[in-house]
Amino acid sequence: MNEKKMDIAITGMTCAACSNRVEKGLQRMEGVTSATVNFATEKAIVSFDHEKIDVPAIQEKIRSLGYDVIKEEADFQISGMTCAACSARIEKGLSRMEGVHSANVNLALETGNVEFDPSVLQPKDFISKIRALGYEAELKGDIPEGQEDHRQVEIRKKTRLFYISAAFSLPLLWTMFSHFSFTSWMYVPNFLMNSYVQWALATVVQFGIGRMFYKGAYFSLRNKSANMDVLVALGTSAAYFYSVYLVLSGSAHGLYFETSAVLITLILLGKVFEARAKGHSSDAIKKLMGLQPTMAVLERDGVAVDIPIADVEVGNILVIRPGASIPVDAEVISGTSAVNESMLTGESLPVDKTEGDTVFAATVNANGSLRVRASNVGKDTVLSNIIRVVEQAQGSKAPIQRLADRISGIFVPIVVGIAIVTFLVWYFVVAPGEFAVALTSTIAVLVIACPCALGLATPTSIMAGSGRAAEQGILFKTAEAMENTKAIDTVVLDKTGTITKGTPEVTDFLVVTGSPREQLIAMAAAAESDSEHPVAKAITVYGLELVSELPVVKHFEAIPGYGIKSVIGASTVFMGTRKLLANNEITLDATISDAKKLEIDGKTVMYMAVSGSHVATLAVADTLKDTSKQAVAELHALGLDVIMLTGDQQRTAEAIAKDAGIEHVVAEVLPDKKAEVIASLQAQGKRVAMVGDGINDAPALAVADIGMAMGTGTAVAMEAADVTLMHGDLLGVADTIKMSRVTVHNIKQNLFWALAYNSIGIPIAAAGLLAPWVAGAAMAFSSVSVVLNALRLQRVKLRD
Ligand SMILES: Nc1ncnc2c1ncn2[C@@H]1O[C@H](COP(=O)(O)OP(=O)(O)OP(=O)(O)O)[C@@H](O)[C@H]1O
Ligand SMILES: [Cu+]
Ligand SMILES: [Mg+2]
Repeated sequence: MNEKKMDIAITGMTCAACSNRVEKGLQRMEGVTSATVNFATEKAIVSFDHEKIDVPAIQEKIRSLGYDVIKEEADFQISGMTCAACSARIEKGLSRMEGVHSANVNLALETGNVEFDPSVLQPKDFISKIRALGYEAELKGDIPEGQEDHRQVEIRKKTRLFYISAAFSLPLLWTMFSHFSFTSWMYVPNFLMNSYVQWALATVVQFGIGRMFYKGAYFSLRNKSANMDVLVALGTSAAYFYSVYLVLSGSAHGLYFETSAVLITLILLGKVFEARAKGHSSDAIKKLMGLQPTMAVLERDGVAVDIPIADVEVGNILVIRPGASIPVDAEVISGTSAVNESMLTGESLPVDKTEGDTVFAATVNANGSLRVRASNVGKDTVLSNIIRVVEQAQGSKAPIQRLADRISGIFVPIVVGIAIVTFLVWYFVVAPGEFAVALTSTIAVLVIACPCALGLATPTSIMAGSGRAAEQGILFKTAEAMENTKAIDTVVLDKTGTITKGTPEVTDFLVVTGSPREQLIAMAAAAESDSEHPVAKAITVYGLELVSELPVVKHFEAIPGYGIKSVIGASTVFMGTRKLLANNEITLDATISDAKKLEIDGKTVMYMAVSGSHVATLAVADTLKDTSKQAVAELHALGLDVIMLTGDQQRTAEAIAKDAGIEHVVAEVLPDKKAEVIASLQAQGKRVAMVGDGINDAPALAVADIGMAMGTGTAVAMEAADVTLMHGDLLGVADTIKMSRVTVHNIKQNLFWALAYNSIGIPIAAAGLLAPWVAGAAMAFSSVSVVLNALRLQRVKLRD
């Protein structure tokens, strides 16, 4: 297949209707296999057959619909980077190109992402640029499946190089025994002591294996920057060429061939360990990807046939056998069973499924058998979305990383300066004329000062942490969200659907004496049948229990924050708050307007008016989610302020808040004012997390420092949020904050050790107390220890 995937950023969309239009328009184009347009991110993700259609045609289509394409994104896989100086350099090189909006290079993931103006540039321009900088790059979408594991190839290559390097270095290491008095009794074959043999062995390592360091150093210097390759090349070359000089001038003693060879070998060993450990930091994603079964059972003409999952189409009827993994997102059409959804939500209790329920790809069916109709396949499944979000988060940059990048960018030139000073001080002051002594200290300084651990510190923690969070049903959209969640001090919770289940039931339906109660209930149910609001559903369900057929609604209008207006037959029906009636100049009937008692019980009270007179008062009750109370207590225990934010009446809200253990309530807030409440809290200096599930929460989620959406809620809320809680329960809020705290703590540990290692190591090396090979081992160890520390995040347990 010649399918290509492309992200296209679009401007000018003002609402979800716009994005729908663009989506439809793109989907109808010949050659486009799928298109999704996201209003919140202002992005279209388009898959297309690039033999049938090209990118300019797609852009032209978007423009013809009245919107503008500003920039495109391209993702690269980059290999050959050794430290943060490399990634910083590529980033700089790319962002200086004309037409580039932004460039991001991730050292740990070995990926690059560029936002650019497609009228000026093409993805292949970036590849040539990256190659010119001395690295290898591939456009991500172009990598054939199965080859994705470039990392494994890289590890194998490095391991092989290490073995070769070790084979040539070990004989040289052996000769070291003759240097020290306490090991001089050991046998060392005579020919190994021959300086020409040593020279030969060292040459293989220096130029055969060490070529990669020279190459890296060359490209780095040519681009007027310096990375770890420069340090390694300088250090090992100094030892090597000094020894060559000694041999040529006839000396067979005091050679330093083993120093250069052993250094290169040790650095390689460090790289092997580092590459392996780094490979593990994306384990969580790999695990998720591996969960989807490869085959599905399709029901065709009443016969069950096995087909590859790629052939499943939306609308196909599939059979899910007991114990099987579910292949795609689907709606149950018959059968009942329990399904384990822990891989998506982190919740370990199986969820019961019957007709009408949705099941998700990669979840596991328990005992029953289900017949389902495929609703989302391929890249559209919830699983694919989770993977995409986690990958995006892992590829983004935490603010704290910019600091580390800046430090490592200026590190190398400074270190070279320190090394020169070290040499001069030793050679002219401490041990005048002792070239060898001065040289060893200088080499040790060059090697120990390598900032490779510093560059790995942040991204490896972010990768391991966000992967672990995803396993527990917490999806961070960006590394920035992961870092910033930690600083939250106030949590604002939406009421309906967030603290409560969001599935209210009608408890009271009081009518004016003498009016036909049943008929009014039927009217109310009909009037609400077009509304998406949870209370509307409750009223419709309540009505349908009583009568089988509802009157026809001629006209329907939702009045957000107040209620609805419907036209049934010749009458206009208003249903909603006391204010709604007041706004329409309808006076309340005194016999049924005393709502106080109902509200104190935590019930939501609504008023119904038909043809201008108040005829009924009804109440619905929603119950707390089972975990809400405990969750609020946990948030308090974490030292956070908890506030309930709702459009409901003050008294009702207070009653529910009391049940949940929340002391602050902001009630009767119109949907479009929720964001203002958040902003005013921020103006008081609070760092606010908003938790919500509804469309009306989306602006507040976007304004909040951290927006958290319930995975059970609306897609709009999830798009606006920084974090999605897949499980849809409030315990996830405390978990998210804890996860952020441990991750940031882990990053700080890493940065501390990386910096401490350099700043303690340099003076020790300058003082001549560190043999160069020990410095090499220490450097390798520092990178590996940083990665291993980050991997500890994969075992973080947030609750028992
Ligand atoms: N479809 C409807 N039918 C009747 N009343 C409605 C309807 N929609 C809203 N209302 C009334 O307007 C009030 C405010 O609604 P809004 O959607 O702003 O908040 P909410 O759902 O009560 O609470 P939350 O903000 O916690 O989600 C509701 O409490 C209800 O009394
Ligand atoms: Cu290094
Ligand atoms: Mg709500």
